[in-house]
Amino acid sequence: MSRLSLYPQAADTPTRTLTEFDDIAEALGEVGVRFERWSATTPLSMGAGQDETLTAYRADVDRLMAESGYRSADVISLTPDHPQREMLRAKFLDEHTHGEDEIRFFVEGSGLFYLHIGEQVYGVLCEKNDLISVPAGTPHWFDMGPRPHFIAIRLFGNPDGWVAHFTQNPIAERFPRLEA
Ligand SMILES: CSCCC(=O)/C(O)=C/O
Ligand SMILES: [Fe+2]
Ligand code: NI
Repeated sequence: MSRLSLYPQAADTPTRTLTEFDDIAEALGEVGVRFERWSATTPLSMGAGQDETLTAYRADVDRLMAESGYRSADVISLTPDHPQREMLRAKFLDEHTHGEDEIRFFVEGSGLFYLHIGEQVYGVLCEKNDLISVPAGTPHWFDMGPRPHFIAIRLFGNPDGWVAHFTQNPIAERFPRLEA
């Protein structure tokens, strides 16, 4: 189940946790974060890669591109035994920003975003069917857990694809991580 936990930036214990989709979407919408429930019903093989996933979700990708103006899409697909899972987890766990909105559509599995907005930290557990768009310039990090399982479609306007600006703020170290 998708979940939003709200933390004061100085604390690692949430003051509020929301599990109803409408409540999550409303709370995130108030700070400019788009959170939608799409329909990821096309069966994919375990660890499906870019071609299989983009072919299966072509219509959704085309719709997203048309509305966002973004020009490219890729797929991040992690299985619990992925040989580079530790390196990839560490990379996304450092607080960073992007120069463009971060649009992600989870078509399998789950992962935990933390968004650092003003004095608050929003922990968003995204599940299959969830679409999230984090506004450009928003400091955030992402935890895939020690045994990741997710497939997410990523959209980019930047021709270089994923470009991150690390903030050097160690804030992420204080927040709960996925254990499994
Ligand atoms: C679910 S995609 C996670 C990796 C990524 O692209 C990113 O920018 C995390 O912040
Ligand atoms: Fe990011
Ligand atoms: Ni699965």
